[in-house]
Amino acid sequence: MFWLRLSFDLLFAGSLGFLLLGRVTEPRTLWLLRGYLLLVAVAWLLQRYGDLPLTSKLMEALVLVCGLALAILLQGELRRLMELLGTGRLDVLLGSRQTGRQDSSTVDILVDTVGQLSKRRCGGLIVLDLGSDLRPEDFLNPGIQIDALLSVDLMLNLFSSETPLHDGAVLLQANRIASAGVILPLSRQSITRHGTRHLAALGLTERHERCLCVVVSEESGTISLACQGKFERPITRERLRALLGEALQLQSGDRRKRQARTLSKAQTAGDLAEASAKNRP
Ligand SMILES: Nc1ncnc2c1ncn2[C@@H]1O[C@H](COP(=O)(O)OP(=O)(O)OP(=O)(O)O)[C@@H](O)[C@H]1O
Repeated sequence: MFWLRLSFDLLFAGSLGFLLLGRVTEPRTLWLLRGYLLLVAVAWLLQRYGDLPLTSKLMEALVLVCGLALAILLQGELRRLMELLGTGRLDVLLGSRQTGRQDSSTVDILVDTVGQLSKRRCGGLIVLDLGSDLRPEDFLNPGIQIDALLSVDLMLNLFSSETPLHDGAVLLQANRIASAGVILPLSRQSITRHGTRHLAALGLTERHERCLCVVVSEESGTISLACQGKFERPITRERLRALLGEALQLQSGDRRKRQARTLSKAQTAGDLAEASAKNRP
């Protein structure tokens, strides 16, 4: 009976660990979690089988302190996990739900739109849903539903300052303009470094790893791409096309790991310097 219970215990704990680690895409977070799970396992073994009360107590304290540190470091991810549990979105937790797929025509239209917005110094914020679990309640205001075929003219019209929907973001899902005037949750990253349009792009991509945000600054015409709460900016149209093309390819196969790799590669000083030189008006 004891062995049966122990096997079940190990099986359930292993599955939980596998589920948790399988959902993490960022390498550093993965290392942190692996290290923490290893500590927990050692502490459990010591407590259960090692007759070493003082060492066990020390390990217990270490696990507690590391748990607190992790909770502080991963507060965004933990918040998202609790939101998903609270709203019953278990399919998302298991990684099965995928809507909003895009194809390469979306990239062409998007790059064209962004190029024109940048030239005209017209501010813009575009959310590209690559198959996430976005729901209206994920936004501060879901805006106005449009559900129209994606086109450059319509996009330029939506961002034109004379139109009522120009404030907020345009949401693209499944090659269509899903809605406009969407107000995104803001990031808590430094407000002194970014204005609210840029903070909104960071805020959404911090919470939804399968969303990208393209921002055009009204002030400078600069193009930025936000992914997983990080910016690559300033970038040229060509760079944007390459990054979006890569992101679309990642929709099939092992998307998330390669996406993180692409964007981290893109953050090399050389790339940024080259992009900023080309993008300078
Ligand atoms: N939470 C939000 N969600 C979507 N759009 C937002 C949000 N907050 C602000 N915006 C958009 O950003 C505009 C204000 O941009 P602001 O100048 O504050 O930011 P910025 O990042 O400095 O952008 P820019 O470089 O274009 O000036 C608003 O008019 C609105 O259209």
